[in-house]
Amino acid sequence: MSRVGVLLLNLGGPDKLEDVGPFLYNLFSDPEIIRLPFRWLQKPLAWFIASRRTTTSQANYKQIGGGSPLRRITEEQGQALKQHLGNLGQEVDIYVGMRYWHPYTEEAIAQIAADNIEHLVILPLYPQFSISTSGSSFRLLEKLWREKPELQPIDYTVIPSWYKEPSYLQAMAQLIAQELDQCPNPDEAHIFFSAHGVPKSYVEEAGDPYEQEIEECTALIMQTLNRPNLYTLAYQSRVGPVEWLQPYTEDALRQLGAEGVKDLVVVPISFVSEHIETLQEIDIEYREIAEESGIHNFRRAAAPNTHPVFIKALADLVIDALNNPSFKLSQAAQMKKRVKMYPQENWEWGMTTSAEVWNGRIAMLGFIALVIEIVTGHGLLHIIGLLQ
Ligand SMILES: C=CC1=C(C)c2cc3[nH]c(cc4nc(cc5[nH]c(cc1n2)c(C)c5CCC(=O)O)C(CCC(=O)O)=C4C)c(C)c3C=C
Ligand SMILES: [Fe+2]
Ligand SMILES: [Fe+2]
Repeated sequence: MSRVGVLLLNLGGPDKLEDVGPFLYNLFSDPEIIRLPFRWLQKPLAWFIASRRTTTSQANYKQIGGGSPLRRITEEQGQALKQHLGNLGQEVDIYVGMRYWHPYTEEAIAQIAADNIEHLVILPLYPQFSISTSGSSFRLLEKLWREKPELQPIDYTVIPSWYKEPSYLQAMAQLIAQELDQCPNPDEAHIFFSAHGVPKSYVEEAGDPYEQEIEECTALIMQTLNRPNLYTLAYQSRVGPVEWLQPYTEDALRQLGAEGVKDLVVVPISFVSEHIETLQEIDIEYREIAEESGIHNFRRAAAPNTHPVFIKALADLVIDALNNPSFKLSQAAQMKKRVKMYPQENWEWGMTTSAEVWNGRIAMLGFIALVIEIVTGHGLLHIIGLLQ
């Protein structure tokens, strides 16, 4: 029998407080996260932003027990998936490949090659595609495939995004219903989908399908839930001074509070595991904003984690991928015609809004600001909020 592997992709998170700085450095070094017209500026700027953000970020990780639970939960999801597939008669080896922390994607790939895996399903643990998440991991895998001859014999297939998967929608609907049913008038509670944000330019200029997939996913979950509740979609976790997808979660919460909403069920929609942005940002920061705005009953639907219906969704995706013609990394990375991944010959966007000339100007400004801040400890980037 041929050896089948499933590679679960995720972002990764610091296991302990000392890891926060190097984890942030890895994240900000990724051109799919911060786009600059000069590659030589990437690493110094990554180091600079990471070192300025480390203290704030560490304080947040401290509030959730001193590290990210992402690795543990992803490994548990892998174990549950292996067992579910085994019960269906499909033996698989599971590998976890994180983008910015251990176990790194490179480590997972080395193990896959060493284990002589013949068929591989590449499954990002992001239901919706974004250049900054699945796209970045696919880009890295594409590079590894180009560089490593030992990977050539592996017959792989990629699942680019899977937010329409019926069992995923069922799992989300069940998790939401559980919270609604704890409210005094379940049909009157407001459902608040909080998606992870991305800079608006990713969508408008680079053609990231993320916003459209999030909107469609929200509508499908509401359809599956089949309840009369009103709902809102907003975007959380903005970093830096440029415009991100709107409305921002904090503004939408204040607006709902002003409109008299008292019972709210928040649904994290871009994540399938608990992590800092659910446990700290939603449960602590956004709860505080909501309560200040008059929303007294603030509840949150749990992330799917190892919910059995969610694990069934992952298993269904793997079985389908093994049965259907393979989808290659190059196709996944350039799924939509307009999607621009970095590096590209004529890419036009970055932390700015449009043409290359503006990228050049802003980068130059950024560089000057960087030098000023290194020398003085104060400066433009700090003032405009890029560095916290
Ligand atoms: C600066 C730009 C960022 C973009 C764009 C972005 C997109 C994005 N991220 C996730 C999911 C996760 N992000 C996580 C951590 C994290 N992300 C950013 C920045 C961007 N993310 C930072 C700076 C951090 C570190 C935490 C912090 O300091 O705020 C994580 C890991 C969380 C953990 O448990 O450690 C996840 C997961 C999505 C889904 C997304 C776009 C769709
Ligand atoms: Fe993020
Ligand atoms: Fe974030």
